[in-house]
Amino acid sequence: MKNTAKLNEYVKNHSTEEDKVLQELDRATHLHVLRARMLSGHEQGMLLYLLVRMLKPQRILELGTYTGYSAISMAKGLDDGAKLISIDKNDELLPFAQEFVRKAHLEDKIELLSGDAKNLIPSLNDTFDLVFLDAHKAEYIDYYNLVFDKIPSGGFILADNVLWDSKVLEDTPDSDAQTQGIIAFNKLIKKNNRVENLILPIRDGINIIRKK
Ligand SMILES: C[S@@+](CC[C@H](N)C(=O)[O-])C[C@H]1O[C@@H](n2cnc3c(N)ncnc32)[C@H](O)[C@@H]1O
Repeated sequence: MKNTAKLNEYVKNHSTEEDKVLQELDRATHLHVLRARMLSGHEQGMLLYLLVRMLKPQRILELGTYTGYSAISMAKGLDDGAKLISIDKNDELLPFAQEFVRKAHLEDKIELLSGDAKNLIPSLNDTFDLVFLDAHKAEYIDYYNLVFDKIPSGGFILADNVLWDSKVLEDTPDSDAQTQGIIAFNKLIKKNNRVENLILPIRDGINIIRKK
């Protein structure tokens, strides 16, 4: 695309500004937490928020809370009475994420669970209209298989980082486990006729998957 930098600036200047609490969360994550580039950020957070406003899910499941940016972005869009459960296995991040959930006044909408998603998902009794996959890339197929029966027909999975810094183009036997995991996941979705999907090339790629 021509003028990519200018167009990105134009898009930014003609889209809704980042919420103040999310701005503070982004800054605090970059100052105090390792691997801050994992945070979704404004463009993706806004997309998640708007998708929640469109789809009006009653229950959202997020795998990979990190410092809470995507959880807060999605929960901001939920109707009264609707809820989001977010799981992360790094319990050191829990107090940090919890503080920002409080600052965003979303304690009644967000439940943060600490533990390995692969162990916790089977114990969740709810069904989920929307599932956001954003934990370990080598485990996407495991998460997908564990959540599939908990999603009603017409429900959605959003899988983040499915272009994996363009490494999906390097489909070689010695690519690392996360790259192989993403490549295998995208192939599985493409050939699974129980879903329909589109990979949106926003940020690191989001696979939008609808269960038929
Ligand atoms: C990319 S970050 C999530 C970013 C977050 N969704 C955001 O937008 O700010 C991935 C997170 O997944 C967590 N994680 C990795 N494997 C996991 C697993 N098996 N179960 C639960 N959490 C896991 C990591 O601890 C890390 O915090």
